[in-house]
Amino acid sequence: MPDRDHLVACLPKCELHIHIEGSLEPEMVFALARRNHIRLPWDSVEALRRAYAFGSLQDFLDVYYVGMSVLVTEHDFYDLALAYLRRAHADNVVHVEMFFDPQGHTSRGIAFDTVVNGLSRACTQAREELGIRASLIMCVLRHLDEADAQRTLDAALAHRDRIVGVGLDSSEKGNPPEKFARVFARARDAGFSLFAHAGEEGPPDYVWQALDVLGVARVDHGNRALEDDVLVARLARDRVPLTVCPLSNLRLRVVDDLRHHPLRHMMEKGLAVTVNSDDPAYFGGYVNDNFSAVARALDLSASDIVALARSSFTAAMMTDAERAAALAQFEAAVKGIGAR
Ligand code: HPA
Ligand SMILES: [Zn+2]
Repeated sequence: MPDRDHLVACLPKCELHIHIEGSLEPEMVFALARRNHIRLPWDSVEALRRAYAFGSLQDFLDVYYVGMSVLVTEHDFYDLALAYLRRAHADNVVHVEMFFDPQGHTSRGIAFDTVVNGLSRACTQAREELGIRASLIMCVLRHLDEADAQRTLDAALAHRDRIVGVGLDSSEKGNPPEKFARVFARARDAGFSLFAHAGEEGPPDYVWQALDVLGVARVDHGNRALEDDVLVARLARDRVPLTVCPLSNLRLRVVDDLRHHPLRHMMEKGLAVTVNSDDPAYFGGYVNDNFSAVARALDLSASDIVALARSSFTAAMMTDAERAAALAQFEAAVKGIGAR
């Protein structure tokens, strides 16, 4: 088989679980802090990197929300998204569904429009310059209350043409999906695609709620679904994609060692698994790094790696015609590499 990392690099792929604020590299944190005259609690890039020793999701989120406070102007959001899209393009990513956290910005007095204008301008430019397709998914911060989420959805409705979906992220434990049942019902009525983080730290019941109360099209992470055989059977039967993020799981101690990562079990149980980076600037790698690290740790074969990349196209929000064209290009690339 061709060298694993080479195969990973050559395969076209979609990235379906990336928080754009989580692509904010430490150097950019400091550059934007200077540009916007913002004081940071760290005195150097190295000190900030040292803060990236997380014991849990909450440890990470505490740093993540401070990091994103340097994003102020439309230009900042544009620079952030364009830098990520260029980096993703270098990893042979051809389609991105990009999460953003508007409440992390509106709570600091930044207008919703500023965020969306900057991000969507970068998406348009990347499409024109690089051919990479990117769309925006607004996430609701689950540690905040329902009223705040409803106001955020109101703001999103004014940008219905530039936001394709609504997701759910932030502190999972104690914030079950059902807390946002009415928000997601309204989002569904407005025509948004729906997603939720579930089963990263939270119990299988949260994955059930994401499916049956919120009605999501994909589950983000979903690791703990494996604790419930009936749930696994349901996810497999309905081909509900899981957007798995190996390096995130390692850095947030969802797994203690990548060799114990459940990805292989997920595949063996017939789950529709995809590989993603989550917050690449914080977790030590972009999407290809995630593929390579988990493939090495679990000794995945070339055909496993190809299947995972193929699955990103099946799980993506595309029209049937777009998916057929993207999959045809994917299979041609596979043939060209000589892998199956
Ligand atoms: O991995 C995550 N989980 C929950 N919320 C998040 N917000 C950014 N990344 C994450
Ligand atoms: Zn995430």
